[in-house]
Amino acid sequence: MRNVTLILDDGSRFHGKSFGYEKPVAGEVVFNTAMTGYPESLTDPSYAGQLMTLTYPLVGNYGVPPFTFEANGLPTFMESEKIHAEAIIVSDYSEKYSHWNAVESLADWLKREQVPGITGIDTRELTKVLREHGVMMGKIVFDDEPDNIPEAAYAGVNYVDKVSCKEVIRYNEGEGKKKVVLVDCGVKSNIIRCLLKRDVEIIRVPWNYDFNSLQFDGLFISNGPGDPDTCDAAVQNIRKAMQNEKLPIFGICMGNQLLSKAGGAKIYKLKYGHRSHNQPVRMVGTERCFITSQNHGYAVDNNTLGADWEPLFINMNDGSNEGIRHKKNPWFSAQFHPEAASGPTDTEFLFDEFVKLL
Ligand SMILES: NC(=O)CC[C@H](N)C(=O)O
Repeated sequence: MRNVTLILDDGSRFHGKSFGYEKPVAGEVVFNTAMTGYPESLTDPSYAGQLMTLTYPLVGNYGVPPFTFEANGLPTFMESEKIHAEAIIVSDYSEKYSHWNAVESLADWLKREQVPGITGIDTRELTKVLREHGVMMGKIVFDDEPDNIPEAAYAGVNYVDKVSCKEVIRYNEGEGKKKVVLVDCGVKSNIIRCLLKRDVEIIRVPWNYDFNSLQFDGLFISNGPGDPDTCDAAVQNIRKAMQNEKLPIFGICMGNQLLSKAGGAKIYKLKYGHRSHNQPVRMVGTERCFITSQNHGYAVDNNTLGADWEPLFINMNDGSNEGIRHKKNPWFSAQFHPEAASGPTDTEFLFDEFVKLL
């Protein structure tokens, strides 16, 4: 195992060992406090451009499931067709794995997909640094090589364009009861599975595709990586769709941010984001609290929601926006992940709410 150093933009250094693919890499260093779910998180397109730190210390002990695909083209166990995170940073990589569904080790998977993984890092200390300072750019360099890796950029880069589908993909064609246009900003497979389970036909379109001339019953806006302010083409198309006040619209994560922007609201960057399985959100106007799975670095500014909109969910830790709804029209969205994968499934009912509106 070669020695590596993680260098943060503020000069902090963390020394560890490489267990994945051996290449230097740079990106935004973020932390995720979930105890499980590395196959789902690594393949979540929303992690593009990021070095994913896991605070749970023991990682790799349940291996990696097979990368098989269903007849409709969706991966059976993963959230997309490949790893999207730039690297994974762990405290104690477990070389041995055991799980009924595992076919290989995390190290072998990372090597095959050419993604670095580093172990021996005090990820709790690293997380304290990120919590104090806020997320930072950083790089992983090999101690026996010159450090000549170019700086990476994150803010202002359109990562959605890198991960969105390039052409229209149809699911359940001619079979579902209702048709949903899904704007693919980097959609997780389980969102598509959750919709297909509810008997809808899906027309999955690239993030900047003008879908308004298609025939459909509802609009869904997906999760996706990076800065929502780089996705104006999607916002314009959503605005056009909103001319039909009866059209049901539902968005998740990036979808919450883009729907908010289409409604005139502003987005800001959180200090260190929400990435975990245990984020409590309260449904506004009720005493109901849900434990949710989250992965986002930006948030909607509640104070900028137009008069026709209101917050739908509020984060109980920091009071930030976790969803919006329109006061009259069937338009709503969640900042968290009702499809889970991984994490708690308590809010999957939001898909039922959307499908009922179609
Ligand atoms: N998972 C997502 O859709 C994340 C949305 C956006 N990229 C953010 O970090 O806030």
